[in-house]
Amino acid sequence: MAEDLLKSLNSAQTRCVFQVASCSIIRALIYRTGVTHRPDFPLQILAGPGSGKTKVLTSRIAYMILHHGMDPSSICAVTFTNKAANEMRARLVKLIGKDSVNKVKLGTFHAICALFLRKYGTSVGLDGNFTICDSDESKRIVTKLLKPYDDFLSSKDIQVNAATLCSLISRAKSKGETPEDVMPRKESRYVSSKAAASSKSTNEEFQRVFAEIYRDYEKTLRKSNSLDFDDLLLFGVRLFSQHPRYAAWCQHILVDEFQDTNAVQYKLMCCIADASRCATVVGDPDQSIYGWRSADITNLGKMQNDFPNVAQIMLEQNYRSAGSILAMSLAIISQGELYRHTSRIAKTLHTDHPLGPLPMLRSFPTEHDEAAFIAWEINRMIAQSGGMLGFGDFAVLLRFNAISRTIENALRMEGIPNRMLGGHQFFERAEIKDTLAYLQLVDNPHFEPAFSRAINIPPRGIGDKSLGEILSRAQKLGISPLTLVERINDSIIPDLKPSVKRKVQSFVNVIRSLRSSATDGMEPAQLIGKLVELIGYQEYLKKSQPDWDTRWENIQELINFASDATTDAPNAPVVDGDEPSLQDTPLRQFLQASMLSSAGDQSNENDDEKVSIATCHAAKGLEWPVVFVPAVEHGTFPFYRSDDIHEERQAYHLIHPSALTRSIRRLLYVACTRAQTSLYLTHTSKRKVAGVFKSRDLSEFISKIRYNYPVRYF
Ligand SMILES: Nc1ncnc2c1ncn2[C@@H]1O[C@H](COP(=O)(O)OP(=O)(O)OP(=O)(O)O)[C@@H](O)[C@H]1O
Repeated sequence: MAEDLLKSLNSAQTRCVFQVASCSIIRALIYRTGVTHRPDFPLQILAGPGSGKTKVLTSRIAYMILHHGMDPSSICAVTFTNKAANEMRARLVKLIGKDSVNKVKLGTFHAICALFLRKYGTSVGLDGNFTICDSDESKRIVTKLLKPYDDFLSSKDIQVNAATLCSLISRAKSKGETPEDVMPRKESRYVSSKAAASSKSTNEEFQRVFAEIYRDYEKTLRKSNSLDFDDLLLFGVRLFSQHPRYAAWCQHILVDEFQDTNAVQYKLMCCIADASRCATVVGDPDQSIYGWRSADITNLGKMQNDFPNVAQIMLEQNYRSAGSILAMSLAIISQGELYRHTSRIAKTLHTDHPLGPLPMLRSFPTEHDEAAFIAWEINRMIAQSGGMLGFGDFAVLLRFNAISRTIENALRMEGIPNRMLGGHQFFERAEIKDTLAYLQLVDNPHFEPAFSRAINIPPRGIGDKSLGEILSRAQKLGISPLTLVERINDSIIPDLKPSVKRKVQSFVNVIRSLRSSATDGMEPAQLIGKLVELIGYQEYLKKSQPDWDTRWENIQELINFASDATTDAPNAPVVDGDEPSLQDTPLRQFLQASMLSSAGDQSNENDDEKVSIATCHAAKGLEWPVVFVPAVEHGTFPFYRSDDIHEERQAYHLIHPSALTRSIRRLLYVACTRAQTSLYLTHTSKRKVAGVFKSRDLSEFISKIRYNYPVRYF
């Protein structure tokens, strides 16, 4: 067997595994060490941008299987997004074949937890048919819970919205803090506004409200038999730590983008690696940009304590960018002060690519001039490239979404096709959520957010008031709202006033018909077809939505997704002596795949022919020949004003300003290192903020280095 494996290593696969592009033997050896380091020892690979991290990871997995004869089902590979998991899967198929790849536990931390919790969740008090509650649904729940506090909060001059509370809850969960833990005792640590910061007692009032909402949010989730994204990780940790036999299959865990793992994810990695103590992590501390999601850059140091004999290697060859882009990016990242907990790991970057055109830094009077220049320059470069460049080769990377409006306008005026990456995601679209809500209810009758959404779509005359009465009556009776309306429909429970019986009849019939089809084994794709027909969804869209045809196409796309999701689903191993708590149904697999589908997972045809506009966060892991980074100014890079309303920035307020500055410096570094051949940084001397023009200075990240490094300045 081992010989066979070695033989196959001598084939074309060997070349892939050991392929090194650099002519330098030393670099080749370092790369090779990353791949061939003994699989029974832990390893940290610190790799700069564009150094081929995915390639090293996939090659290492292939090497473990082909050379060391490891069982593919004993390997766990964790990626940051589903898109990255699919990319890794596709590359691995070429190296080790589809059958082996299907055995590898490959996916995001969330997907891996969901896989095991479905089967063995009862061991940690879960019902296996839980529904995954996405961030939009979490926000709806919190919005409802926040309402009763409105008067109290405004009387204390505390301004807080559901999005901020969701961020706070998520932060607390990612640190393992329960509602009781965040109840105020002595000194409050949670600050919501300037007014709150100025008064300790107001602070405590706010924290109490936060703790109560957090507690009620948890209750709502449990009652709805649902888990939010943070719960998936927390229950995963509980499952693997309390019942190590569920992780005993794991001989080696490999984690990509390790710099962006948070404390719970790190714990999860440790639990899964508990039996073998073998983990390979790949990451770049300089690209850690998710501090606001509680990513913990100190995990690298923790791993050195927790995994004895961990080796560390650095990949410093950059295969992506021209020399001058790398030089400038390095200058940005290495000028900074020391990191709070550890000093920056001295890591350099080099490339065999030529120096290329110098990065360009341009200043404009206003953002309109800046946007017009970007549009003009894109057209100019395409015209001059003689067909070498297309719109898809350009990206405009923004510090935050609000800047995009002016840029989009300018591109539109020049007739430049563009797309917003990570904007309104496919699974966040109303028509998709409507459809999923019905199917979620069929799978889990307790899931209240789905009930609240589906009951009046298409309109059945059940407004907010009637819905409120249904929900509160169901709560009093201790049953789900769906059960309540079914019983009212069947005259088991008396009707409400004004009567809802007639109004809910068609709804109950639809749910029952879908339920019976699902029980008979109807595939999700057919279930969706049946649903939209039963509720006359196309007619409803035609009547209510001007862009009904696009929305209807999205439903067709969902049907396509449904047919793929069920055939590709991986499986959790059967643990000896343990009966899985619940068999996965195709419907459940499909719903799970939909809920865990993350930003950038879906792409449309023709996307390659459009200029990409993206936040720097959404650009992580991507690359383009030409990159523009506008608004490189103080007030954007870095940014820490308190009067902005963007959710992400609100979350940033919870972080210490110097940590924030470092995090945003890394963000600019990530943006610059997305460029392959040309990089443009632009800034304006005035920018409109909340309707008022404010003067702007060049970002300190650039002003400090611009005379020492090669930059074209106009
Ligand atoms: N060994 C190699 N030889 C030649 N090109 C390579 C090699 N490895 C990777 N590349 C190319 O370099 C580019 C960067 O690779 P990749 O995106 O995997 O890097 P990365 O380490 O994930 O970068 P980042 O962290 O910045 O997202 C890609 O275009 C890839 O095809």
